[in-house]
Amino acid sequence: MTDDTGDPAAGDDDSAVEAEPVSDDSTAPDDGPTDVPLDRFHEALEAEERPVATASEVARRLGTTQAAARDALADLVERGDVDRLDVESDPVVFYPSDWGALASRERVVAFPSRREIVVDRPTQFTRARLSQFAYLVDTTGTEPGTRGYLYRIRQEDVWAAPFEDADALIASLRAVLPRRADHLEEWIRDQWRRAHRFRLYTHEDGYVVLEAANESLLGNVAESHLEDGQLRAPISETEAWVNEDAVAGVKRALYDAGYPVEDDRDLETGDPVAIDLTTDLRDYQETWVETFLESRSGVYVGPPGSGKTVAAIATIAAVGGETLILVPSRELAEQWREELLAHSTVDPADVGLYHGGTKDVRPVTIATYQIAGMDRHRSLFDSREWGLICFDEAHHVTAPVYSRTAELQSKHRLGLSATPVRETGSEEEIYTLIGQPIGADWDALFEAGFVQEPEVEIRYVPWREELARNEYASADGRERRRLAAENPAKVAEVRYLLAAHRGKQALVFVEYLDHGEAIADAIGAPFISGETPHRDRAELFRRFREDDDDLDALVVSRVGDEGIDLPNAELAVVASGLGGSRRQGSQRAGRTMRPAGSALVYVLATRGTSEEEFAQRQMRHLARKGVRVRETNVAE
Ligand SMILES: Nc1ncnc2c1ncn2[C@@H]1O[C@H](COP(=O)(O)OP(=O)(O)OP(=O)(O)O)[C@@H](O)[C@H]1O
Repeated sequence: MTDDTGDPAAGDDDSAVEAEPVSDDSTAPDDGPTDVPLDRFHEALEAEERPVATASEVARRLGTTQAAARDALADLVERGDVDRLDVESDPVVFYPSDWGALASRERVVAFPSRREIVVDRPTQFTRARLSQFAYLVDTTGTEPGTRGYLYRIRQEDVWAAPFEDADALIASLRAVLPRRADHLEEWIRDQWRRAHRFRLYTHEDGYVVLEAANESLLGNVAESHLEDGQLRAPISETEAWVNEDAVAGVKRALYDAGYPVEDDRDLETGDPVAIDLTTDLRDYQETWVETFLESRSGVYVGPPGSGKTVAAIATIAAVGGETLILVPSRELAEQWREELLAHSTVDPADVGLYHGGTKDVRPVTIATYQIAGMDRHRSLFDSREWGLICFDEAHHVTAPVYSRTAELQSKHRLGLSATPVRETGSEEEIYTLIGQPIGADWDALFEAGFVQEPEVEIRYVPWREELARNEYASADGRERRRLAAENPAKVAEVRYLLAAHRGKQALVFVEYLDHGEAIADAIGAPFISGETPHRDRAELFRRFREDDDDLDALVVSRVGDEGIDLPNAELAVVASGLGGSRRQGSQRAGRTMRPAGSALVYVLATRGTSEEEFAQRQMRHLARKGVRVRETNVAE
């Protein structure tokens, strides 16, 4: 799969700063060193951009005579570090005995004026560093170890960078870049300054104060961007008393003006609730929780299955106050309850569910966004002293819930999302109303084996029936899209794939009901759609999860898409539904991104239709995350 952002290295930006191919060429050619360290030989190869080099190439790159290079190479060969290859009629070439060493060397190229950094074969250390102050735009290349990574530093990345001060951030930047980039450093310092110009804190008399770094900021910036009534009265030249109801509005307005506000208010912890974690956190989960506790708000961003729910339970235990958890569906509410009981000591009697089926408010209450957004259920928010509000699948927060969240600024706020905040389209709301993203590098999670990296294959399915093909050709618009989605040849393809992976737990996703029924009939599996009663859905998901039950395939319409925890799914076939968003694409793949079992995702697209492009676009999103994507043409 190819990328679509282009390769900046091929661009015409003459401001590129690149690592010197060969470090020491300060001396004119002389007899040179006969003792060439292996590193220098690697550098020569890199400069040649070839895996092998002749003695004269090495001499040129090292600035020595050919004779000296030949001697040095002979030494390296003797030591076993380098091998030589005699090719008839060609000069002898040399290559490192340890090819792996060559493949793992990273190269960093910076484009300071674009604030972009490209890294070839980055080490985990470099990636971890970069992920603190830059965001990964794209990865190119499909084989691990040969990937190029494109990072960009945006203002919000600097604002949210987890450093004590700008110097620490700059030190980290310098550790990654091959050379100083003064202009970029200056820009970063400026952004850092902006993010530390305004602060909210709680006055000892209990009210909220907005503090500006100087008098003119409070006068010019705050007053020109804030609405009447948001500030009650000045209390000094640099401080003003903030109307309690206007906290969210003030944060949002200043964020929009380019001045994110530091929020140091005392937050409510709520009435205490006895809950301890019983599962050991992984290192990265511990970091998430610590970062959250420092800022008392934030959004855990990690791939499906990376342990966000467990980290959230740890957070609930750490805050120790009554908690309201908001989720997108009833199924997820039930699942949350089970996870809470599985990973903590919470008393089952302290956990309540609040949704269309039951309305039970307890010290830890799990409610759906739908109910929480309804006016007549407003009381949910103030019926108890909540200390923490947790927003699961935070990209799903609805407008009415957001407006209520604005009123909940005095509580700890935690969001969970598998979709990077920047792609949700509600970045400002999430940032200002919930908190800043607290993230992990996806690749690092895959590499550490915490999340199984799925293998994705797009299969282009032909039309096998003349009738269907003709119907498609004469249709238009939505109808055309539906016909491509329902290509009858896909039914046989699903059957073939399931037979090819007999014994694996399989999920088949569909968009249209008729199509779902046809596939369910063909493979003899139940079909879960919006029409399936909640009780039956829950029962089928439970049976699918049970090891000893014989239910090993489910056909699922859109309802099955979000966050349903089916850890044992080993195979996913996306039979239709390609018109959806990228998010949907990654969520479907995510259903199989689980720690256990091999993970395979097949995406079916009817050949010669717009489905081809949809499939490619959706999967490109995953490819950017470093997931391998293959393409196959199914025979006519
Ligand atoms: N620290 C841990 N130790 C052992 N198992 C863990 C740990 N953290 C998570 N898990 C297990 O990994 C699986 C996925 O975890 P979890 O449900 O928290 O992920 P998630 O990121 O919330 O997923 P989703 O985005 O799909 O909701 C679960 O089966 C969970 O029990």
